[in-house]
Amino acid sequence: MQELHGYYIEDLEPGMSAIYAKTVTEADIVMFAGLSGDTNPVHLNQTFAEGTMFKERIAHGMLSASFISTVLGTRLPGPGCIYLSQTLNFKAPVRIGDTVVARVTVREVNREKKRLVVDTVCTVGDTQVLDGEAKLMVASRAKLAPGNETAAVVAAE
Ligand SMILES: C/C=C/C(=O)SCCNC(=O)CCNC(=O)[C@H](O)C(C)(C)COP(=O)(O)OP(=O)(O)OC[C@H]1O[C@@H](n2cnc3c(N)ncnc32)[C@H](O)[C@@H]1OP(=O)(O)O
Repeated sequence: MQELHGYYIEDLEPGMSAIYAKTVTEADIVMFAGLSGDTNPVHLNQTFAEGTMFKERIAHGMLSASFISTVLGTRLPGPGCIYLSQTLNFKAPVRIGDTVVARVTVREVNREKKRLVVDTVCTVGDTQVLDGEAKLMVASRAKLAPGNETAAVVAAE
């Protein structure tokens, strides 16, 4: 891995894995509501939330999903990768104070097409709260001009 660049497609193998862990605070939920505009009362209104099946406020599903993007964009494959698609199943709620562990595991590497398929899972303790699959475009070292390794994002297709 280069200092400013994530893994190149040639460096990736099935089974490689990376995580990001974050304890979700009330402030995170309020800030996410503000930046996304999603003010659903299941996230923000305690009285409303007490009347739901969850009995308390829960985090936005997309907040947990954003931790997957964190792993992808900063760790595996890392800086410079391009998100192509993501499936998401929200399987259990994330509550204020829960520590979400987002894990990305490489499933398929297509070096010719510079495509990567990864399994994406978020857990709280032993409970899977989210799972899915992501596809990414990852730069090839072979396509880089000499001396341009750190600046290149993904060589033109
Ligand atoms: C607009 C944005 C709003 C938000 O962001 S809200 C926050 C994000 N969402 C959540 O936090 C919801 C988390 N999910 C859950 O808590 C659970 O999910 C539910 C309580 C909603 C349902 O769970 P269960 O009681 O197991 O569901 P069942 O009705 O008994 O299951 C019926 C079938 O549906 C499958 N299933 C349930 N949830 C999901 C899912 N999220 N994705 C895919 N499949 C699901 C099960 O497995 C089962 O299937 P089979 O009958 O074949 O066994």
